Amino acid sequence: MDATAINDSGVGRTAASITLENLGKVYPDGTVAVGDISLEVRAGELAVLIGPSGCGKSTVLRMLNRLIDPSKGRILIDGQDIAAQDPVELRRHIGYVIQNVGLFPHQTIRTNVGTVPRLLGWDKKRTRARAEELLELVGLDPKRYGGRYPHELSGGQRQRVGVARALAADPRVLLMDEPFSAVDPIVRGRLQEEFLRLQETVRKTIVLVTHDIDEAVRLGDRIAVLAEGGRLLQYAPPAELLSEPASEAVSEFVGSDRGVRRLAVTKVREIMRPVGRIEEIERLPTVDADGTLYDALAAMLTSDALNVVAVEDGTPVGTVSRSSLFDVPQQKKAPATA
Ligand SMILES: Nc1ncnc2c1ncn2[C@@H]1O[C@H](COP(=O)(O)OP(=O)(O)OP(=O)(O)O)[C@@H](O)[C@H]1O
Repeated sequence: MDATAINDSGVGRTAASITLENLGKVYPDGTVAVGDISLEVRAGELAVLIGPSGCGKSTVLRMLNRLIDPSKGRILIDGQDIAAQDPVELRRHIGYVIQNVGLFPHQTIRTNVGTVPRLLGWDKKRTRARAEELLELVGLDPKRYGGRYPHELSGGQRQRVGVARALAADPRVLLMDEPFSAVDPIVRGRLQEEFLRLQETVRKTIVLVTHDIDEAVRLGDRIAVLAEGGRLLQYAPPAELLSEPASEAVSEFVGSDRGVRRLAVTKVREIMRPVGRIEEIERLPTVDADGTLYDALAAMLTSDALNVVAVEDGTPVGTVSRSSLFDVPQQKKAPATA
């Protein structure tokens, strides 16, 4: 995936800033989905919307492409109020990636990716060339996959086609609603990595909705934490959110989830300390150094120990204390260059 692969119509030069000004949405039945949100997403940045189910994340996203209109406030894209723009025209310049992708089942992958360019009236040759370029950009060989149908691809591959389709017409903005949630955790991790690399290349302005704090921390330049009633609790870069949560509510939301997730995804060897700090290691329970922190905790709980010895081929290579299982490391992330 190199930059020369994206020479059609200047991908990467068209990111737009997004401004929400006192944005609110009350549905006709009186449900306050979004309270009063003001925030700015700088051009080329990825902003994550996160919060519990029903806190208004998807409603914000749907207001951004005018699938629904706000009850109050404004949305500006590159300083222009989108309320004054034709919704259909607007949507053609906003990529939209949703859970389960929503590919057209009876169209080939190549045709799916070319959907928006076709709508924009590009000729056949240019549309096809663009579709192939995009498939390559997301790591799918167009010769191998271009002629297939969606059901002939894996879930992860379909997800990449969804991203390719959303990027095909070089949108100013990319909206992503739980884009990686339909695939298993290992594929999700790989897609997230690939997506970060892709974003380095195309530098779109992206608003991504997720309920997964690990995903938010991994992908976001900034994270907006929402609460019930569409209230914005904090909008900050990941490291700041983790180290300086603005309120108890944010701290709970970010902290509890992180702590638990970390146990399942972190290997013992990543946090173990050198052997030697603890006496009588032969009396302590052991765990494989490549096991997870969950395994370590289970070993400690079973033998009522405060420490566990990590072993590799039967040889002690480190120790882990029960309290260190719950130390949440601060995640640092390089600041985005717009
Ligand atoms: N058309 C509608 N009419 C009435 N209420 C609605 C409508 N659409 C959504 N809501 C309500 O608005 C609130 C916000 O919904 P929204 O889908 O934006 O939340 P969300 O944060 O994306 O949730 P989830 O994480 O579960 O997808 C919820 O209480 C929901 O029930």
